[in-house]
Amino acid sequence: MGIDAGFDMVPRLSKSALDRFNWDSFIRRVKEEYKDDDRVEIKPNYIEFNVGEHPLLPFEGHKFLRFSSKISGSLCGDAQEYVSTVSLIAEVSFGSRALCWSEIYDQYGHYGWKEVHESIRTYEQRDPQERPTSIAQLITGTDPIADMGLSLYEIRSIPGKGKGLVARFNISKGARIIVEKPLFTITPAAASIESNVIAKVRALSKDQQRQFLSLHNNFQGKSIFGGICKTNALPCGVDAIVGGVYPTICLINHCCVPNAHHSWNSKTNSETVHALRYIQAGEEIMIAYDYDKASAPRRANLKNSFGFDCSCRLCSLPRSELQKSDERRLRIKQLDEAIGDSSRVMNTPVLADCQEMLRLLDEEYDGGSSPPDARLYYDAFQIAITHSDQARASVFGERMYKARVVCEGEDSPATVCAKNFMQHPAQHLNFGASKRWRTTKTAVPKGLNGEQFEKWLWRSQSG
Ligand SMILES: C[S@@+](CC[C@H](N)C(=O)[O-])C[C@H]1O[C@@H](n2cnc3c(N)ncnc32)[C@H](O)[C@@H]1O
Repeated sequence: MGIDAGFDMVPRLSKSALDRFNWDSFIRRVKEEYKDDDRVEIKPNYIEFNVGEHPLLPFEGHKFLRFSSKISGSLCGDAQEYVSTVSLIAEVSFGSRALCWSEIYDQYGHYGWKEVHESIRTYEQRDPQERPTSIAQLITGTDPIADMGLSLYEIRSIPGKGKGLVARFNISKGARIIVEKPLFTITPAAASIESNVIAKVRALSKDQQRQFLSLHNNFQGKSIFGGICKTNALPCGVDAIVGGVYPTICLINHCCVPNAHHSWNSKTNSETVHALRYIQAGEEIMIAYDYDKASAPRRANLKNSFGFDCSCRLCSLPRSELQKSDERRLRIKQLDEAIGDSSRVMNTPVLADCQEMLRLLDEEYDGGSSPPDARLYYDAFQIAITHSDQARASVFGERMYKARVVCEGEDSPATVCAKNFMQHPAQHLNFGASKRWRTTKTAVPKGLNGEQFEKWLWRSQSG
């Protein structure tokens, strides 16, 4: 208990040059104010005030939501003085955007404590350097390319691969690159009978027929229409039998470490493609036709199902490097199977397997591992909620939701479902199957640094 006071940044700062400039000026003023005060410590990524609850100011302003401390009680010392001075400097620097509040006057911060603590944990590690997607975005933080609805790609000829899609602008992680309805959908069994495909094509407009016939065919022979389907159809959802044929999405080439992800949105009956990481203007946009196998079975499947020998940057690595990737993918597969074993979830639940798998995915997919990350966070969520641990389940739910937003967008049914689990973990069917780790949703610990928080989250100490 005690009285809290401080200020929130509302709305939070963006990564734009203007916001960065203002935040850097604010940090300089704070440093100047406390340059002779040994209770104010300059750490590599933030300023720490060794008073009250040790409030922090990060050097990356877009991460910041709140500066506050308890200002009453025996342990607070003169925290109030520090909180008021820093809040005043913030008001001078940012005007009403720095929203000052004090519980003494029945005023409360704008943000919830959970998101505040989540933001504080990100201070520990600097973000990787991301280049802005345009000059305007650098200056204003908004994205005029997206706002004006300009196409993010162009169709170009790619050496050794036929046509492909290339980024016209820098594309940020999570951006929706394209959304498209299928020309038609068909099962592989139906597509193997030429007359079935011809009937589907006849039902299209003349323009659409031209689009279909201009698609690549890697299976030359008598069944031209079926060959085009086999070369191009993408499954309408994970494990779906039905595939869709698209005029533009079917021009996207494959890479075993893709920079984009395609997914079927069953609500809008369309296929979307999102950037899995920052994509530089001029870079080819590539998805994975086949995801997680080791190189030999993966290449065999690409040859058999799509009719080509993959020449992506992973498959072109020297043998020894490729072997490391194979070992990682094999271990990922083993862990995936172990994590999915329901008797193990009940009797010997081990979140450490999930944590190891996350680390391997990150190494293997170059930071573009959102689709498997989302599935893995769902596994971790299920382990936690099966044992009634609502606190950890809500954090895993939040991470699953964020990974889904990156690879499928806010409007995907899977993202909406993830958001619901994040907000209401106890609504999951498995909730309460065991009471072994019982916690409430509000038991997410506060005030831990990034490393301490991860240890708590993955139960690294208690096993
Ligand atoms: C769905 S189409 C992609 C668009 C195609 N490049 C075109 O010109 O229409 C699939 C075909 O593109 C080529 N392709 C895609 N990814 C490739 C890769 N990584 N290496 C070599 N060829 C690739 C293969 O011929 C494959 O059968």
